[in-house]
Amino acid sequence: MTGKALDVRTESSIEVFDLDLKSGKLVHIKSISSEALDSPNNLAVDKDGKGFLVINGGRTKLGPFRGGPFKFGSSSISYCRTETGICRTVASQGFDLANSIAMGHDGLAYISMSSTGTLAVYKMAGNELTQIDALSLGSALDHLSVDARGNILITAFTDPVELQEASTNPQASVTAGTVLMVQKKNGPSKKPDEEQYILQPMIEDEAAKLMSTTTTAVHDRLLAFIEAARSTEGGPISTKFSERMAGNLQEINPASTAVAKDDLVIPLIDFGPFYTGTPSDKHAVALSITNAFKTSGFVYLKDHGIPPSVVSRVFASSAGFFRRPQSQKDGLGWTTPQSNRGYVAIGREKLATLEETGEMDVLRGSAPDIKETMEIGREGVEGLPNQWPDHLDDEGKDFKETMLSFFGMCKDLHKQVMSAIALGMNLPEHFFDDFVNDGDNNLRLLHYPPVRKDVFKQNPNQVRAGEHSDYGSITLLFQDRHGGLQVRSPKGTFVDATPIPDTIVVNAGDLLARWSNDFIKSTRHRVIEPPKPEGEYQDDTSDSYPARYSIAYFCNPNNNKLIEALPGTYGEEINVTKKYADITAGDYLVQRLTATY
Ligand SMILES: O=C(O)CCC(=O)C(=O)O
Ligand SMILES: [Fe+2]
Repeated sequence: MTGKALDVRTESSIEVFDLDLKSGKLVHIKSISSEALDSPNNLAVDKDGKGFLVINGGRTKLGPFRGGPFKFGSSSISYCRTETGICRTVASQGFDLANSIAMGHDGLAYISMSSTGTLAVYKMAGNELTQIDALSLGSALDHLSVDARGNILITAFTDPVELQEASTNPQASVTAGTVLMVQKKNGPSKKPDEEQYILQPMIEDEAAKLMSTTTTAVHDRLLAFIEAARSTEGGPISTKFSERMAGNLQEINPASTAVAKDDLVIPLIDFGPFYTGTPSDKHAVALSITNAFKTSGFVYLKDHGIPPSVVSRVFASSAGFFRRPQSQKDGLGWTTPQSNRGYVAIGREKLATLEETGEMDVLRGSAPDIKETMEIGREGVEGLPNQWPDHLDDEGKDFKETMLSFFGMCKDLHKQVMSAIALGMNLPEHFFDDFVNDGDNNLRLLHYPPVRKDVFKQNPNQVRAGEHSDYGSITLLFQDRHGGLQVRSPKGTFVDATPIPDTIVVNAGDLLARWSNDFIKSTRHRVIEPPKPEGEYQDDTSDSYPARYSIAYFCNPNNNKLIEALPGTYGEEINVTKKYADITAGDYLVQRLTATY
């Protein structure tokens, strides 16, 4: 700012400034005044950056009715060109207290009407601005902003009486604010009779605790927060809301903390509301999961829909399988990475990180993973049969049945979690459905046999399962009560991911990280001996650690699907480039598995 009073006519001028990036100052360029400007109150700049649409406030900003209740004033819209300074009225009918205008990425103008709660959509055609759509949102609407994906954010007030009071006596009253997001549905799948817009409440604050009289909200999609600004007596206040908080601020908080150490935070998320809650509950769950995936890459899920009795049965069946004579298990042996099915004896697989895979043989010799596993793939794939023990005995038949049914339940849960991720990444809820419907997943039963404690003492590199990241989209991990799983923190330390009854640990895999252009993190983890139970000494007398069982369900996109960076994770708008070449899910996984065995 120049600091000098400008010679402008406040009632009907637009001041054009240039932001000088070097000095960080606004430099006044010119003043535009025109008959077509009448108490302008909000504007939106054109795509070419040189023209703009202005809402004319109809003189409510000045004179005796200034600041009064919203009874006066009709509005019109003008269009001005900055180069010429020429403005003309482009629409003058149908604006019921037009309050804010924003230019969408689709080139359409969005206008909020505060009195009727309408979001109107306009198109510039020739010299006229024509209304092409109107959405009735039901609340008094304030400012609009457009986020990087083209979604429209609207601050709104749900209680008109409160709002009226707040406008006449702002110091003494509060009025609950909300932030709504309007997403446009596009793409070829759009049916003509379908609603074209999706409305999602982003933040609700019915008690008016956090967002009283909030008037402006901007969405930083990249950093996943919404910034809301309000004006109060002491001046403007701006608050950042984590997207995690979106939804209903007071009533539901789907996340609590399961692990927090060395900057590693893993939330415990109640997935129930995703199935049964309101759209806003669902959205809140989606954002909690996606936020966790963007930071630690891990969550614990409770109320995930797979009954505890089913999980117990699968654990029992798994233990029964591993009790079989070695010769029986060897007869069902794992053969190739392409198949990735069958029994893997102790020492065969050595989990390792991407960088280490070249030295696999050296690693395997020094400290093989102390575990045996049974790998079960999608049933019924030609040429790739599962290695069932059903020909051996009844227990073998039961094992097959139990595992097949469990496989299906996990497949469904995969789809649900991917829907949550889609919502959380601002994609249509069913975006991933066609990517995961085949169920090219892998159910891995793990058995870590009892180990003498001195094995770990003598070899500091000894682990039950080496440090690694998972390969696919997500992993659903069921743990028994013996701990040992550790997740790598941003500080490089390993933090215990202690078992929590009736929860699943869900973590993102390398392919999902790649798919999300690394917005989602695939975090390394490992399994070591169980941690010392706090305050318990009885175990200390034993010279070995007890067996541990776990079940990992590795979810993958369909083998034949091409994995290319997800919409919204790259592009000029967010100034991020695509980091990885496209690859089919199947090729990626075989490549990774080949390096491991
Ligand atoms: O057994 C566990 O808890 C983890 C196993 C694991 O991370 C894996 O097999 O990828
Ligand atoms: Fe893993």
